[in-house]
Amino acid sequence: MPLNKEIQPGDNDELTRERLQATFDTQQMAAALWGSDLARKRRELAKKVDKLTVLHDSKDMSFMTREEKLSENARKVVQMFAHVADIVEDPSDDAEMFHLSSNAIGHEGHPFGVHFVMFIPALKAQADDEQREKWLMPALGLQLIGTYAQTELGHGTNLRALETMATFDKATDEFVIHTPTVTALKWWPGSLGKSSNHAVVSANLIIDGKSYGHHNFMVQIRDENTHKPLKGITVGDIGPKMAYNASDNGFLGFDHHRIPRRNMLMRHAKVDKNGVYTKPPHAKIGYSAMVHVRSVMIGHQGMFLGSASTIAIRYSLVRRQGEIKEGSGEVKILDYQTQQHRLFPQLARAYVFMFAGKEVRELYQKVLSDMEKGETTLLADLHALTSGLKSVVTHLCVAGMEQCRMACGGHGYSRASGIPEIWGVAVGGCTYEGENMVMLLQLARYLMKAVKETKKGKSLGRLVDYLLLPQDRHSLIGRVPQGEYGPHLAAFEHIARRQIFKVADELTKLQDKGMSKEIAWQKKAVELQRAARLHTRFYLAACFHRKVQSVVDGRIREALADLYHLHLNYELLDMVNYALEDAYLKADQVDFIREDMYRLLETIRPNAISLVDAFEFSDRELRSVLGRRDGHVYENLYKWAKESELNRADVLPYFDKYLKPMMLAARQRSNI
Ligand SMILES: CCCCC/C=C\C/C=C\C/C=C\C/C=C\C/C=C\CCC(=O)SCCNC(=O)CCNC(=O)[C@H](O)C(C)(C)COP(=O)(O)OP(=O)(O)OC[C@H]1O[C@@H](n2cnc3c(N)ncnc32)[C@H](O)[C@@H]1OP(=O)(O)O
Ligand SMILES: Cc1cc2nc3c(=O)[nH]c(=O)nc-3n(C[C@H](O)[C@H](O)[C@H](O)COP(=O)(O)OP(=O)(O)OC[C@H]3O[C@@H](n4cnc5c(N)ncnc54)[C@H](O)[C@@H]3O)c2cc1C
Repeated sequence: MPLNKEIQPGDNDELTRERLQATFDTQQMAAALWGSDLARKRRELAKKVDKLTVLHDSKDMSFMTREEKLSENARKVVQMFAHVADIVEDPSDDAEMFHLSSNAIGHEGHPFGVHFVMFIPALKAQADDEQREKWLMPALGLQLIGTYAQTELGHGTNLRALETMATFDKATDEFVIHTPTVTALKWWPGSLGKSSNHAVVSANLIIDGKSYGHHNFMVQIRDENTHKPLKGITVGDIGPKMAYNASDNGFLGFDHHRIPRRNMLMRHAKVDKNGVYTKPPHAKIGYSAMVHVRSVMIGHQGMFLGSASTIAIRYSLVRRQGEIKEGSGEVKILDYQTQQHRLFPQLARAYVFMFAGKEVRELYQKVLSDMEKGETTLLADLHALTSGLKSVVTHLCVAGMEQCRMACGGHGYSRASGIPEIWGVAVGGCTYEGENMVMLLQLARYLMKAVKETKKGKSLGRLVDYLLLPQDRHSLIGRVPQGEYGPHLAAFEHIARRQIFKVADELTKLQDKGMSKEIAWQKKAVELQRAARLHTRFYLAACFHRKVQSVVDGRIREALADLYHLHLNYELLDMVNYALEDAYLKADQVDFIREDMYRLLETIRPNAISLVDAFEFSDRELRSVLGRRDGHVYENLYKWAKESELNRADVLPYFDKYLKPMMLAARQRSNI
């Protein structure tokens, strides 16, 4: 019985031979990646989507206009909900729904994108019981379409500078929502432009002339039947973007638009009919929808990188180019060491990002249930962790996907590869839900507070316990038997701790010289974001370690350990300058790490296809000609190209309109 369950009759023989080399069972590896229950659900839902032709793309999205894309995905999302009970086991399970949507719709967006990822989470966390009854139930029942309208044309990061106003009118028991300037226009919210009829809107709460900062309000923006904007509301699409063009990200303005007082989300902060304001238990509790998205992004980004790795690795086993030994025939491009070095570390990252995504979701669920009881102690830890992971993971994902694209040569540049679209969606993640640099600085704030606690002999939280441990002066890498690579992990810890304390000391020195805290922070901001990155990379490596240790099946653990060890070597080399600065690592140890990394590339090579097959992306979900499971790439590339709208006629009108007259005139001139 082959251990790679992807083998099927009619497959490209090259890939079958590769798959027969697997040292582990791919379905068991899929269970380690997704969790066994979700892996099974993904497999089953993919089969059902395959059979339901109403959920299939009517043509490749690459050949569609934006309006066609919006219409196509609106059609598919409606069909998806119509059949949801037959396809998934639990429609209230976000993870299962995400995978259904990934198979049936893809990642270019659809009218319910922000509805499920932010609008509903905002209502769940911030609406009181009566408000949940009024909006959450209809939202879950698809009676309305919502978005999350926070960012403005003038401000996205600095939420304290948002200009939209919600002024309380005691006489009518209403809020007056108003956009005072062009920069106050809401700008960017997903599905706002043409699809949504409701929005959770962030606006400054003003009572009796006093501002209480921005709060969230439920605003109906379009008529439920005609879909026309309501009086006092201007709304539209912001235009085409790098990618994600089946989403109508929009703008929104209010001209003294009135809403009932009870449309402010009042689970935590409240305003009564006399205009008396009650503070929330935590100042940032209203930011919970953002924390939610940051927490789901980690695993999703891992999945995007997993998709790109699958495409590039499968293609690298079909593509032959050049000879290693003269006269012995062209080799598969994955047999080049450079190709392995380009791709396997990306594969390892995809794995660890998915593991980290699972851990962070568990912490989010805990914080959410604590918040339900008014308990907010872990919110700061969660904010710090999600801020760092969101930034590091999105950044490494897009860098990794770019390697995957280049590893596919010219065909990687074609949209047929599928990589440009996933890359375009993933790179948006560096910006949305908190610009990466800004979020790293949020984590840095937490780390600097942690240093202060450490100096008192205390720990700020579990994530920074390691700051209490003493620094070793020299690494043991290559000096003791490798075992479970303990000295490698210790090096991540050492590098992070050293940078965190170094920048904390530098800040103190600047302040001791009389510099204000804020200016000192600016002088050290680049070093601070480095500290945040290093802390997060240590967290990721430690997370990989926890995962490998938790696996019971010996073959799975061994294959995962190879990836983990590769990850440790590759990432350490990527940040080796930090370990050389204080001579923690010596030159011979760096060589040792390199040689071990090259050894691991060779060890991983026979399992490469099975490691990507274990993601179990269906061809429908992958939407890639290069990454096809059966490996029949060339004939399908040709078929795909023939679908191009430019091939609808042998001669297109622009030839007769522009080129032909120009050439005729040129010929005539040369005949004169
Ligand atoms: C059909 C079915 C499908 C089902 C689908 C299921 C899933 C799908 C999932 C995903 C889909 C995939 C792709 C999605 C595609 C598109 C994207 C979707 C959504 C994107 C939406 C957005 O972008 S919404 C807008 C997001 N905006 C931001 O993130 C703004 C960033 N800015 C901020 O967060 C803040 O302004 C700030 C944190 C930078 C600063 O805030 P400020 O209030 O000024 O606070 P400070 O003074 O700096 O700090 C004070 C203090 O507060 C702490 N703090 C800050 N934030 C938080 C927080 N969130 N929680 C806890 N604590 C916080 C901060 O650390 C300080 O603490 P100390 O004083 O102790 O240091
Ligand atoms: C695809 C996509 C979907 C989106 N969806 C939504 C949505 O559904 N709802 C919504 O409300 N918004 C949405 N947004 C908006 C998004 O959340 C913001 O664009 C994002 O938070 C960044 O804010 P900004 O655009 O104001 O960037 P800016 O803050 O202007 O950033 C520009 C540069 O300034 C730097 N910078 C800014 N502040 C600081 C600082 N304090 N310290 C150091 N550097 C700083 C940044 O690092 C960056 O380099 C979406 C954006 C995108 C791209």
